[in-house]
Amino acid sequence: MAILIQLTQTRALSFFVLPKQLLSSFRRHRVIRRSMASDQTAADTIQFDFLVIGGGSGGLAGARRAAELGATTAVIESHKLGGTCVNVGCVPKKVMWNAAVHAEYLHDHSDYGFEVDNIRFSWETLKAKRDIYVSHLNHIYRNNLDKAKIQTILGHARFTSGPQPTVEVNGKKYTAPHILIATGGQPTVLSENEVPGANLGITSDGFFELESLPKRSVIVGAGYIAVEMAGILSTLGSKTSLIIRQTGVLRNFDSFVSANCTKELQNSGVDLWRNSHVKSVSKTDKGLLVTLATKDPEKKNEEEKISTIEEVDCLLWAIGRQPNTSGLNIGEMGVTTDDRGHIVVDEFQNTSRQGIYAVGDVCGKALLTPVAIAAGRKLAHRLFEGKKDSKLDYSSIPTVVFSHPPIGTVGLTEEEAIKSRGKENVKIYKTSFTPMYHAITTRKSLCIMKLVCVGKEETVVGLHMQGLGCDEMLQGFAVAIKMGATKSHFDKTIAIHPTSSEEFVTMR
Ligand SMILES: Cc1cc2nc3c(=O)[nH]c(=O)nc-3n(C[C@H](O)[C@H](O)[C@H](O)COP(=O)(O)OP(=O)(O)OC[C@H]3O[C@@H](n4cnc5c(N)ncnc54)[C@H](O)[C@@H]3O)c2cc1C
Ligand SMILES: NC(=O)c1ccc[n+]([C@@H]2O[C@H](COP(=O)([O-])OP(=O)(O)OC[C@H]3O[C@@H](n4cnc5c(N)ncnc54)[C@H](OP(=O)(O)O)[C@@H]3O)[C@@H](O)[C@H]2O)c1
Ligand SMILES: N[C@@H](CCC(=O)N[C@@H](CS)C(=O)NCC(=O)O)C(=O)O
Repeated sequence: MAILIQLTQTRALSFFVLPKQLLSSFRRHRVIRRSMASDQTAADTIQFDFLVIGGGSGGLAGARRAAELGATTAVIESHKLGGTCVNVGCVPKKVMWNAAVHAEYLHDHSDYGFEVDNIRFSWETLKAKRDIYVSHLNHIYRNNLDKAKIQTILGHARFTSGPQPTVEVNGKKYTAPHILIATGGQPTVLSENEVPGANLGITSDGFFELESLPKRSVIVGAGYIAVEMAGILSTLGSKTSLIIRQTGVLRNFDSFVSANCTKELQNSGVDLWRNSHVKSVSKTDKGLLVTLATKDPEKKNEEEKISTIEEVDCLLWAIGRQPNTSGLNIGEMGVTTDDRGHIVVDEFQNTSRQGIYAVGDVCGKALLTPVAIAAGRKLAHRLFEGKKDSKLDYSSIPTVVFSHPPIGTVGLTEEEAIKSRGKENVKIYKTSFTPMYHAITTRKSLCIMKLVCVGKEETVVGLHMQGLGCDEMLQGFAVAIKMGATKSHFDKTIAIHPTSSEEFVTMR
């Protein structure tokens, strides 16, 4: 006999069959869970096996896996289930990026023989449909918790003082032998002292509230969010300026990618201000007036050049994120944080206080949804399945920047490989070409690819690319790299023609 469990996921409904031997343990756990979750201790503190603070990617994934393994579990969420990714991150961003890709391809329609006169774009329609999709996901996540018999507690969690770690939400107290902090982060904002008028700007959270396409946008920052949002706004038709402190964007990426992405932003019409920072922002009757200072650090004796950008209707700060730790009262619990407020954890996600763990953005390492999810699940297996070695391997994490065209990268950059292995042990293969998609289009974009190999075997330790389709190309290569693929494995693989990815297996 077998039971069919239905898991509602965001992209598809997936089914799996639970074998007979697991079925009895599954039923037993459900019964224990119901009785324990309703238990109140003498001190009126509600007791669980696992208490999760934060219903975002890491918290939800950890809670669901723990519940599957039989733990009585509760998730505390102060805002919206799904966290950053679902509400103000990956999901609505990808919808906007998809829209921008449509806009890009419109330029190529006539080259491919399509008449495309009188095409109109409605930001309002796009936003309305995107918001409906996001609320649908909020409901799915709530249903998933209910189905897994995980208690959802809505409200802001705060640790109370006392010997036993206890969390207070709306005047009620909750405790567990295992408490997970997965409270994520929020956009960094500058103070009025740092930049007068800074609060006239918005952050990525505000981007998702925009009711219409800004005519004139200014974005400050040089990381993932600045690059993605500059690309989306510019491609959809907003005149966009990007203000960066140094000479290129994505400086932590391989220099090949960083340089190419900086060039592609300019090619696609983004007005790039290098070596610049915002001095002040003020309101005029025509919008915002952004005052900038520019100074080339190489020219030490030159004065700062002051410029202004006028009639700005969207100033967006994308200068990093900070952890949501300040309201938790974790200092009193003996949970150590670093100088930026991130929770310090060991490789098993243990904090400095026994029984309290942390995963995801709040730890400040690899701020990506799949990382938070994987860390939450690994922890659940360690705590509730007795897998004492269960921990996340943070090496070779693949990541995509949804720029135009997209970037895919995994493993060591050339610079990191040389630093750690020595120049003589590093071999680089690289290529750049115009993808065949552009064979008959007036608009062009480049595809660049690099393999970073080390040692006599030429083990591939890094793979970096930017070009059409690179977003969907990366995952498979990341598997190969995790398996220890060498350049000769790449060479032995027959190419798929005509694609861009075939260039990775024919590089010389
Ligand atoms: C604009 C943008 C685009 C992004 N795009 C991508 C992408 O394409 N791919 C990718 O992999 N990653 C992307 N990310 C990063 C990704 O969203 C995060 O890495 C991920 O959401 C982190 O998950 P988390 O569980 O650590 O935190 P979160 O998802 O932020 O969840 C934390 C939750 O805790 C709640 N909370 C906080 N404090 C408390 C409290 N005291 N009590 C109760 N609840 C509390 C919050 O309300 C929130 O719901 C993007 C991020 C942004 C901002
Ligand atoms: N596609 C994805 O997976 C995706 C998408 C979005 C976000 N995310 C995640 O979310 C994280 C946060 O994104 P983010 O773009 O906010 O941060 P980020 O990637 O860390 O980049 C922020 C950049 O802004 C610049 N900066 C910092 N302070 C500044 C200041 N005061 N003035 C001007 N520029 C300043 C810095 O670049 P310089 O030092 O070069 O000036 C810094 O690297 C990312 O690191 C990523 O992990 C992922
Ligand atoms: N494919 C993913 C699930 C999809 C996903 O990443 N969903 C995001 C939000 S759209 C998330 O935060 N999921 C938390 C969860 O699935 O528990 C997985 O099973 O690991």
